[in-house]
Amino acid sequence: MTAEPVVPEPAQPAVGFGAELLERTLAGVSTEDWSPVTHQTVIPSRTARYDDWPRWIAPAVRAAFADAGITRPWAHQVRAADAARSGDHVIVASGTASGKSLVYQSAVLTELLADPTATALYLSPTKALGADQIRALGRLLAGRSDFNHLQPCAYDGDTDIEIRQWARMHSRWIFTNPDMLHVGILGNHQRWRHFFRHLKYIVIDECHHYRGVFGSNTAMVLRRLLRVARAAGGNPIVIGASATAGAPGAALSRLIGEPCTEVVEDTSPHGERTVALWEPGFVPEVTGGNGAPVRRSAGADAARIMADLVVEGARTLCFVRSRRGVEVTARTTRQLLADVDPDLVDRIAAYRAGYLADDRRKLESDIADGRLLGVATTNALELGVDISGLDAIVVAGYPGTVASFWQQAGRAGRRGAGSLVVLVARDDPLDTYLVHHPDALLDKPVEMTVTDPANPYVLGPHLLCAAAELPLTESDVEAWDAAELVDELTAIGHLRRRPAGWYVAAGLEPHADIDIRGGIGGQVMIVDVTESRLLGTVDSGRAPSTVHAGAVHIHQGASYVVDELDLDEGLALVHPDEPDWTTMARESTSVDITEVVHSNQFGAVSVQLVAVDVTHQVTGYLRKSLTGEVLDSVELDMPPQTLHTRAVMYTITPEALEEVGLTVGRFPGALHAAEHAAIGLLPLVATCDRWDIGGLSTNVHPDTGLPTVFVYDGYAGGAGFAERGHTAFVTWITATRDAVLSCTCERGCPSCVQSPKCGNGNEPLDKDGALRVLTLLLREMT
Ligand SMILES: Nc1ncnc2c1ncn2[C@@H]1O[C@H](COP(=O)(O)OP(=O)(O)OP(=O)(O)O)[C@@H](O)[C@H]1O
Repeated sequence: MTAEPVVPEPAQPAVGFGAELLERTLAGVSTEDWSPVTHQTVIPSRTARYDDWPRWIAPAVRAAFADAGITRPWAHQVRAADAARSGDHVIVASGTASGKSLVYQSAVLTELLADPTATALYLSPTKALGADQIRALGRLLAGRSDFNHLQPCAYDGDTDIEIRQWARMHSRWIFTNPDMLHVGILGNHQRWRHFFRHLKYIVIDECHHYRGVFGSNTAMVLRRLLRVARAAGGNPIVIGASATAGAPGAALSRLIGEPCTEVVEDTSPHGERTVALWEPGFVPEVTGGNGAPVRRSAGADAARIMADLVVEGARTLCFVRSRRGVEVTARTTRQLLADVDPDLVDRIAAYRAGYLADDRRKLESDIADGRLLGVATTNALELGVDISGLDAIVVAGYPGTVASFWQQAGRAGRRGAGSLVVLVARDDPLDTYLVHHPDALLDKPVEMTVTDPANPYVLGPHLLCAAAELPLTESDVEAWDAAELVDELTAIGHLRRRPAGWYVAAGLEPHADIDIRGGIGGQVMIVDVTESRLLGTVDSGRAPSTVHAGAVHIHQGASYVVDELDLDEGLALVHPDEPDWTTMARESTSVDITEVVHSNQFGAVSVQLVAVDVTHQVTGYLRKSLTGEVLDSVELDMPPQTLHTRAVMYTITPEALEEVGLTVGRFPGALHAAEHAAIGLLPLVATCDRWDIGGLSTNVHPDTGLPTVFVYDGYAGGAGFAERGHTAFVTWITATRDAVLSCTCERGCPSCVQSPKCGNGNEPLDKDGALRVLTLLLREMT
């Protein structure tokens, strides 16, 4: 097959449309000498490169594509589908809407037609994406009797029990997620024997989403899946799909533990895209903690931008970082529109995980058919949900990875028309850095995902599950590099050695003990006591700081106050209330070093990777007015929680600190501020966000006897983030120093050294001291 020369696409209907939208949004906001836009660029449109259909694709499959308007495949689709067909594990890593579905649909559907016993498994990180892919498949196959016997079916937490049973017996293409695959399918794999024996393809969609502890857990689930399928007589090929990512082949290989081919070129067309970086202005005459100037929040500016865009008739998605931020942004947009055009108020909605399944499905179809014009969403809508025809994307707060940013941005302009993408910076060091260093965002290759399946806290529980599924053999143990851990588990009686291999001890039910998403022990249900209604859930590790008694909780635009948190029962009881304040937990934290993994001395500075025990206790909370002023502080009596994890740390001698002009009295503020800024910038070198990591700084740490700063992974056993910080220490600290240095505030603000999740209410902080600490570190190390 020969790839054709470039075929020009039809003329773009709306060149300059994105820039026009931006101009209208700026009208009334910017003045002659000030604009919130720090950078603006146009990504030109790209034309498609086509190839011929491979001969092996079944005519019925080709006909289905043709009816869907796909007359010829793009070149990268053919390359990837050919690789899978020839028996290689393959990953296709290309932009949003570059037709990755066609790659696996062509291979899977052809195989399911050719072999009436063949089966396939599709895996996505979210239920919403799985549901969307089934709908897309349904549309593709509608009215085609050739495919009647496929019965594609979802098998996830939203699937009714009777349908699950039916799916297991009749469906030849199951759509699930790693959580359900782990507990519902592998945990009952004997019932799935027939399915596994005939399993031909495993599709892993949105591979770049499997990072950190979730990625490491998924990697172990996938290795268990391949092992169980092969033991049943199957020999599945893995087809991965990912947003453009650094080294995707290596990433998929790490996920499945086997080599694979990568296809990274993108030959699909896209329309012109205007990208703007936006830094909200200061709120006049308002000061925050320590007298710092206060910027308008990213959510407030994003709501204003979305309202302006919707008034212009632009279909807009606004990505917001937190579930709570989504609710607030949707509500603010509605309020703004109520004054301008009340008819538009009902065309705005919020979308996020944690809603009940039916509500989510309804919202998805309302967005797809344009009934909704503006939607604030968490990244639950970032992944693959095929929503087309959007004119504008507002990203409120850098989403933490370059891959996510482009994935969100790629939702715009799917119809080939011009479109607008606006990144609104949050008042935070990383966001501020990026809107002033656009090349670090717009010209940067996408990060490698960080996963660490060898983390003993991840691997150990999966070894028990694997042994419960089938006895563990010597070769399994070798392949997973688990000899030491297997010995430990055997010594404590969790595994038993028999001639056929290792078995799990009687009475253990290891599947129930793993939370694939990395929480430390399940979910807390949030219940409205006035109606006995389940509103949603929150990870129990985060519950003490988010749904403690007195906390304000927002759901679907409505506000609630928590009456009681019962961690033993996994229940947070709330009632509807609209107080004029928000709440922020205060915590005390201590860190004990349990093992030094790496240590390097550079003059007065040591930099180390260490295993630590971090003990947290929520001691109370601050109530803050809606403008950010602290109203009062309330005490709480909550149990301490200990996390065994990894940290990157540094120590500095007191003499060196004094030599750069810091008196002993300034050490705490300087180290604390340097720690906050460094936490804010770690996502630049590791694929995490600041909520995945924590920190502690101290004048004298009992284990080192020196001024010490720790930045630790917020997950048991570590997730690989601290390790990345250790490896890329100089790059990380250089960016941190630059961010603090270039911030125009006088004494520290949220754009540089204040932290939104500081358990000490951002006290004490010494910005100038932090600069001295960071400069000293770099001086000693370079
Ligand atoms: N060769 C092609 N020619 C024309 N249109 C195509 C072709 N291949 C796919 N499409 C269309 O492009 C759109 C996007 O395809 P698809 O959803 O598979 O992209 P994707 O890469 O999986 O996107 P995402 O990043 O959202 O996962 C669909 O509407 C699909 O019908």
